[in-house]
Amino acid sequence: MAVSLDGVGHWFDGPSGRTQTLSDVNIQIQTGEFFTVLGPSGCGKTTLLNIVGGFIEAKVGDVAIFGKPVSGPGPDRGVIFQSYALFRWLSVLKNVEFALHHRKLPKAKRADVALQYLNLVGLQDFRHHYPYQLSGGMKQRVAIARALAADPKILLMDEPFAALDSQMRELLQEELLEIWQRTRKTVFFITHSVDEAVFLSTRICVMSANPGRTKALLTNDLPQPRADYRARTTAAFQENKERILGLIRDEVHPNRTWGRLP
Ligand SMILES: Nc1ncnc2c1ncn2[C@@H]1O[C@H](COP(=O)(O)OP(=O)(O)OP(=O)(O)O)[C@@H](O)[C@H]1O
Repeated sequence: MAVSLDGVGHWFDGPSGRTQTLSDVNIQIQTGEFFTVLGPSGCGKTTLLNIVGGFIEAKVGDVAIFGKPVSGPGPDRGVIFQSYALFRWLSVLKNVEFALHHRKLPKAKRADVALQYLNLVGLQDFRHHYPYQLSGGMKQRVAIARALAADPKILLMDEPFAALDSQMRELLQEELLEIWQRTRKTVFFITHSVDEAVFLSTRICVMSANPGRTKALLTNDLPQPRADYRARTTAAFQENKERILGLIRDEVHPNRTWGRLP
């Protein structure tokens, strides 16, 4: 079992009281799955990813990675954030090389290996550029190359494409699927986009809001490989999307009384 969350609960204590973010979250992710957590804004998705990443601790429940309780971040988990988080003072190549530090590679080999990962995301010709010289999509590709270069067993991705325009987002989704198909890393992916979840995932956890709970766990049975835009236009894609939209809508607008004209 790559990731195991058992009865996980979490809250923040602040000056205005306690905010319960997660309650009784139960998720088991097998090695090699592309697992997506989907839920409305504020339901605790990022908090959950931070718990799996070891950046914050669950207040109750058990969190284990490959059977071992999580006690902090580790090289078995690579994280990709929405905001790219590149080192702006390092070139593209050096950003990726940085991830190789903990791998026992001779120094002379690091540039070669980093270049191979840049090749994987199509950025080998930009290796001497600095982050400020790249578009948002290119920066996110560097972040993906850097995370993969560390060779983690699990990729944790927190809305990595949310800041990109829709065409770039779809392109990177396709690239990510191809990379996943080649490397078979376990992916723990966070999004609020139903389209993104259905296109990418093998399984989807729909979260309820306030506090976030595991509302439904769904197998996404769209045929593989599907790293092609035509996969988005099939009847099966629409059916899976509709099923999830129904579940999500109940969460976002359960008893909506606001937003209606008098
Ligand atoms: N450091 C913090 N202190 C207090 N409350 C926090 C803190 N971080 C997050 N929260 C609260 O916890 C709840 C869950 O936040 P979280 O960022 O995990 O949700 P999310 O589902 O990722 O949201 P979004 O999709 O909008 O990014 C929110 O109500 C948020 O206001």
